[in-house]
Amino acid sequence: MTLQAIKYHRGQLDILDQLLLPDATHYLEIADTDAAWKAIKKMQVRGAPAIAIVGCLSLTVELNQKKFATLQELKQYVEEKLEYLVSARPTAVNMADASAKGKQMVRKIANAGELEPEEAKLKVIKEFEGMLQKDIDVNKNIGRFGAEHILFHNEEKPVNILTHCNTGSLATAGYGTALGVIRCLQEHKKLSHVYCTETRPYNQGARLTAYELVHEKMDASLICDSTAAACMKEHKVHAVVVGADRVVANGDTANKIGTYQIAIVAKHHNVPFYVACPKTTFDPSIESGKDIHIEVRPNHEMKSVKGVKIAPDDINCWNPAFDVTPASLITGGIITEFGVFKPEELKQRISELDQDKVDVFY
Ligand SMILES: CSC[C@H]1O[C@H](OP(=O)(O)O)[C@H](O)[C@@H]1O
Repeated sequence: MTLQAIKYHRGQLDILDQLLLPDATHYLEIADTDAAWKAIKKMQVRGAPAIAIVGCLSLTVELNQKKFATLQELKQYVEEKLEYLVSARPTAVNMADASAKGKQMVRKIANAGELEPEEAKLKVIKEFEGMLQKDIDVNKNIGRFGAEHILFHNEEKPVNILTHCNTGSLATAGYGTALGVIRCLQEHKKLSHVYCTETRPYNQGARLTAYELVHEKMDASLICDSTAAACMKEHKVHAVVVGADRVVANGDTANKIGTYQIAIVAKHHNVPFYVACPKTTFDPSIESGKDIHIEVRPNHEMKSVKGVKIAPDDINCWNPAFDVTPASLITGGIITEFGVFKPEELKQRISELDQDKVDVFY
């Protein structure tokens, strides 16, 4: 059984408190959107898709307990709460994407005027609940397309993969994006070894990815972020696969800090560099990576690890949570649930998708 970041049934939402991993497994009840906002801000739950899912499900918990006199009252409440949830963390686009689609959905229901408020509320709740299974289905397609592409372009099998940060079951509703590609390779006995970076300063790789890999008995080595170059020099790395927080129109990609330098090293060593993400991480409204808002996290998150000080109090820090990898360094391609695309073709290929088949909401 893979690890579950999110546990939900109607009226009840619990998240695995990822700040306590790997030492303790503790589920935290999320009773409303305020609790979700705080948990997302503190990174008790993190990962672009998981943030959107927890945000929206926290709203369903709230809606489940409320009565609305009119459809317009329901619409206004949903719109306001979705906008509030987007403000928790700025770089990952998935919550903003879910907010835009959720507002479109509730407006359509309210403007149709065909349902009583309670019926409309239930319809909205069900739409948000659909995100859980949809995310898992999407991730399995990402895994399959990514694994196929990597194997097609590699004579040698099984393959060694390097990954950064955490993009697995702890960053999504399950299976994962980049880690979903790794899971798919493992399922088909085509994975030899995983190198996962510790991913300072929050240590998603050491605390979360290593935890997932050990949990599923995959052959893996944890490396320091500073070891990525030596790893590609000294060991055969067939591909680098990372996640994404926001892919923009020209294919530039914001992802966990440290991704950019790994992409540079991969280019130097002729190792194909892949980004794996769902369509909901694509933001065509931003032309290039220079316009992506990069979240800067508090200094104290750099200066201590689980309460143990590793730097003097008075040292200044610069602690961006993400960096931007230019499309030119994404040499393997962008792996989506619809296939693997060159960064420069992504916008066009996504726009060509039969929108009837791509759910309006999720
Ligand atoms: C599928 S998770 C995508 C993305 O989110 C992570 O950031 P954070 O841990 O700060 O939420 C990381 O950048 C992953 O690649």
